Amino acid sequence: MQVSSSVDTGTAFRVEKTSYFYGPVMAVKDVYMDVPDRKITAFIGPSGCGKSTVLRCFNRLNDLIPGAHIEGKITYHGVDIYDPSVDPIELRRRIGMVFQKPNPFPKSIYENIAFGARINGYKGDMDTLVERSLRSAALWDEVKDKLKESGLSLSGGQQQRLCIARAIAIEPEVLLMDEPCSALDPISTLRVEELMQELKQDYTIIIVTHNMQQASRVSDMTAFFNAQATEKGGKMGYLVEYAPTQQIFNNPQQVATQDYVSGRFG
Ligand SMILES: Nc1ncnc2c1ncn2[C@@H]1O[C@H](COP(=O)(O)OP(=O)(O)OP(=O)(O)O)[C@@H](O)[C@H]1O
Repeated sequence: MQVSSSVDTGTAFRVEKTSYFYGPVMAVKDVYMDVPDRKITAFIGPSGCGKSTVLRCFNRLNDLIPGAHIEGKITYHGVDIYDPSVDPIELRRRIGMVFQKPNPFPKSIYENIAFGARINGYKGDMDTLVERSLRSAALWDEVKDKLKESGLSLSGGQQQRLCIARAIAIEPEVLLMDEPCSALDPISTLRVEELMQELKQDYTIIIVTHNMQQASRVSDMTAFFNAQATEKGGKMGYLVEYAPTQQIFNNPQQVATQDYVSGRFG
């Protein structure tokens, strides 16, 4: 994928008039947004408003769902990521993902990092990569003496940091995080939030979260999505307001945003 030099490097993704359909059902309508490079962007909103759907559009993970399709345009540093010339597997290598439930491989801590890197053709020194990735994910000190133990032997919070280390080991440019702390206790959540603050120096991060305090603590930009009832009795998501996080929480321009962030609905 070529990166156009004429594009403002401050923008990682540009989303234009993008809608997403599961079969004939439009799940999200007409999203426009510019996601900044090396910042944290949070997606908030009530259940079913399409936050995860939009998130998965950024690395084309939705491509794997039969009958689903996208309309509109998403560019990454000026390149249309849905252009036929873009290889979705290479795109997903550059745009990594961390899921809600920590999902380490049933392999050793070491292999959790080394496995994906090897598959992606990493030729450097594996011990160095494993250590560097675990350090970046703020896990090294806790696991350095038991790298041969199973990744599944770690606590939930450690497992999630292992998954972040695994994602980082492939040297992506972007980390998509779909409710990465919802299965974690408050202390592990804070560790992951601190980690995100460190990682944003090197990575563009987009996080879906149900936790508004988390969005206000960690993110630079916040997108508030909502859903409206459709004539057929379903729901259709849309982007209500997208602005710097301070503004969304302290001075939102839309009544619905104000109601949501003040806990009046959702
Ligand atoms: N694989 C799928 N097949 C069909 N419909 C889907 C699929 N995934 C999501 N949907 C529908 O798309 C809509 C948006 O779902 P999505 O998971 O993106 O919302 P969300 O805001 O992330 O919700 P939550 O906060 O509950 O995770 C919902 O109506 C959901 O039922």
